[in-house]
Amino acid sequence: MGTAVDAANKETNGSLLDEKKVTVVFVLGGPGSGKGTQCANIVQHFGFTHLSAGDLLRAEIKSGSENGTMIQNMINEGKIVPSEVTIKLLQRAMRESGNNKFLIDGFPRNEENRAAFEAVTKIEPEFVLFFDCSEEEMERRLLSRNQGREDDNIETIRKRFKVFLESSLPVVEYYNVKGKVRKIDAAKPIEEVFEAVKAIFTSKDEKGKTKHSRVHWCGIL
Ligand SMILES: Nc1ncnc2c1ncn2[C@@H]1O[C@H](COP(=O)(O)OP(=O)(O)OP(=O)(O)O)[C@@H](O)[C@H]1O
Ligand SMILES: Nc1ccn([C@@H]2O[C@H](COP(=O)(O)O)[C@@H](O)[C@H]2O)c(=O)n1
Ligand SMILES: [Mg+2]
Repeated sequence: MGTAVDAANKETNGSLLDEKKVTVVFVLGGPGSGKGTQCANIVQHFGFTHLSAGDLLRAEIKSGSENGTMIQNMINEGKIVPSEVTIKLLQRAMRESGNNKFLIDGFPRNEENRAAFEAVTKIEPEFVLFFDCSEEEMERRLLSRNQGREDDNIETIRKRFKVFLESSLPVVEYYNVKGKVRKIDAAKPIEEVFEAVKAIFTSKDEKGKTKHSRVHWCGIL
């Protein structure tokens, strides 16, 4: 008899993910570092499906879900929503996409996210794209983003930065130790950042799976 994790894994992978090799790239970086902007470019050039955990959570609020109020409160405080909720949304989006190549943006955001995703899906990321940018630049970008996000106010932005430093950077370091982090200087103009991103997605090393060494950090610190 299977465990609850086996059952959840079966649900995640369903027919699509059982049959095909699934490629996952985690896209991490501080709030406003440009993850969503660059993911849109990667989708155009490399045929990935972009799944932003934050976008999925915001859509869940809009859908009138029973978790909506809890998610809204967490986002307004810059806190991390329990993994179970976010992973279910990611699982569903992966299944429904019909694709087998995913950019998972803004996830895993803490150790709980990371361990739960691995336990449930058994998926290891090919690599982690890490957008490195100073807090000053990220703050400037968020305050002029103008997309109507309730968490783009200075009070919540400061809370999001704190959570990023305390909970998300340790996850990046976890993958760094495994040689999986590809760090990008995200403070440059959008086009230049994308040139660096393209170089990673087209590199022979990536295709041939040459082992990468650890990167040395880090503009944010
Ligand atoms: N390299 C860049 N230079 C200047 N502005 C940028 C750059 N990349 C993104 N931006 C702008 O900064 C803002 C934040 O970018 P984006 O939404 O892609 O960040 P994000 O990392 O997804 O943020 P969040 O974590 O809050 O979702 C947007 O207004 C975007 O147009
Ligand atoms: N794994 C995640 C990702 C996001 N959140 C919550 O959503 C907020 C916005 O995320 P963005 O990536 O769109 O900036 C974030 O501050 C968290 O409150 C989450 O809980 N778990
Ligand atoms: Mg984003």
